[in-house]
Amino acid sequence: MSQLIEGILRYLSENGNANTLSLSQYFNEEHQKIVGALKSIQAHGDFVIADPIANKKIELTDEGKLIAEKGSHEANVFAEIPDDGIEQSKLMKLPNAKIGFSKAMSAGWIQVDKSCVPPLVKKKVPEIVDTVQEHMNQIIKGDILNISDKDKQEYKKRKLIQEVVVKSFNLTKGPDFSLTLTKLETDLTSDMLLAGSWKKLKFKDYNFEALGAPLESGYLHPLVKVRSEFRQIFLEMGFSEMPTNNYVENSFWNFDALFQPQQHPARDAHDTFFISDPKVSNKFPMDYLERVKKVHSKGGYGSQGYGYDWKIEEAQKNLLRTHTTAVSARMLFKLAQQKEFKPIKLFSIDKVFRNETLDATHLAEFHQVEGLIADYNLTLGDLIGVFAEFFKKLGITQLEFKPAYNPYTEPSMEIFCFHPGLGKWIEIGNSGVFRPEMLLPMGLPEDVCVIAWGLSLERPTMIKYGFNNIRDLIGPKVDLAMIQRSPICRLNK
Ligand SMILES: N[C@@H](Cc1ccccc1)C(=O)O
Repeated sequence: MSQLIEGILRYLSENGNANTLSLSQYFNEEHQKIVGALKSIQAHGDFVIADPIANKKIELTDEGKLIAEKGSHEANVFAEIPDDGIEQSKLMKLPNAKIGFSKAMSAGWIQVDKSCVPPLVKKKVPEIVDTVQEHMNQIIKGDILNISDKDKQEYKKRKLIQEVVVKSFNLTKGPDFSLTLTKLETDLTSDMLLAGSWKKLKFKDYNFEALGAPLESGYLHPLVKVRSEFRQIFLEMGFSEMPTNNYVENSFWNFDALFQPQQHPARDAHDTFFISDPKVSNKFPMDYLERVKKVHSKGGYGSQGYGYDWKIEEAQKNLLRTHTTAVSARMLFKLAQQKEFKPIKLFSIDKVFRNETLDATHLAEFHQVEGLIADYNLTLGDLIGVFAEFFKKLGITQLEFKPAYNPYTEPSMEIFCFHPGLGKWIEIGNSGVFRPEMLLPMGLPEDVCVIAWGLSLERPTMIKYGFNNIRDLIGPKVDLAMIQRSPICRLNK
């Protein structure tokens, strides 16, 4: 670069003026490099005056370049014809024969002899001059003075040439002109200030166009991003959000209200985290609690119940909620206490806790996405219909269901979706119609049905962001840079 800079300055000093395009030919360097050197010179002060000018230039297209090298299509057609002629169909096998044939015909180079069967294409003149090829080669050299405007028009029409605008600079000496550039200072030091040398030194200009260092800012975790996607879908579908701000729940709302018998293995410390302090809850709606006790132990509402000795002590035990269905139970009970039943659609997305064996896909805490619709006479068909709409909004259109079992739903279905990226069916959730043994003790009208479903938030997030190990997504081993790298939007496969 510094050689080029000196060269340009020397050229200017000897010739008084220059144009960057001719300098590019003179130094046999790309024009872009000459312009780069000019910018460096300008950064050092008013060494040169550069006036920008725009020149139109003719350039060959790829087809034009091919002709420059191999000859025009019409010349190639001509060259292919033997003295005693050739069948037209054979001639037409040449590349670009169609255009070549018609141009050679109109140039009067060839003719079709129809007296032969089949007719033959024959030469009409002994030899030709391939002016098109000559012109193409002249254009490459920039020597276009003897190409007529009519020919240029024709080449443009044939898409052999194109006009481009080339920006260049006319250079003349500036007020600070000299043959060498002084080094510009970039820092003002205390030494310069003390010695006063700063007065004589030249400082580099600020570059206000320079991109600054990227700003430090917060980044959203992938789980948060997928959560807001789910939330948006629920809101679009007219659902309201349930208050889920209680990680600590008691067994009554987490299990008993959901008709989950007290001996159920999920209620074991192997599966559930129980709280030691405070160990128990004491405030319950007692008449409802009595009805729950009755439906478990003796039955009712058309059910036989489980026929065991239901104990309040078991229901009082505090725990970290194992599902947000505990919140759904609280909300449905509240709904049943209103004077008049009104259909409702509710959702929540929040943390739940299970005493799981930790592995690549399981953690002891995860997020549950829960939805429910309470209305008159809902059926399994409604549930499937809601899923179709809900998952379509997530870009999932292939769904399948498998009968399942939950103590609180009947019928129950596991939800599977086909994942085209992974090429297989994967389980994404669990669902069902809440049992009368759960809803009627709450006091909901008999003909009200509640359809509900639950998904994990982590699973779809891992699929969308391509994580195989849940510990890379959440928990103490997470690489913080992963959060910065995670795109704001993804293209779903
Ligand atoms: N609570 C269930 C999900 C679910 C919610 C509502 C109805 C049916 C199932 C679970 O934890 O897997």
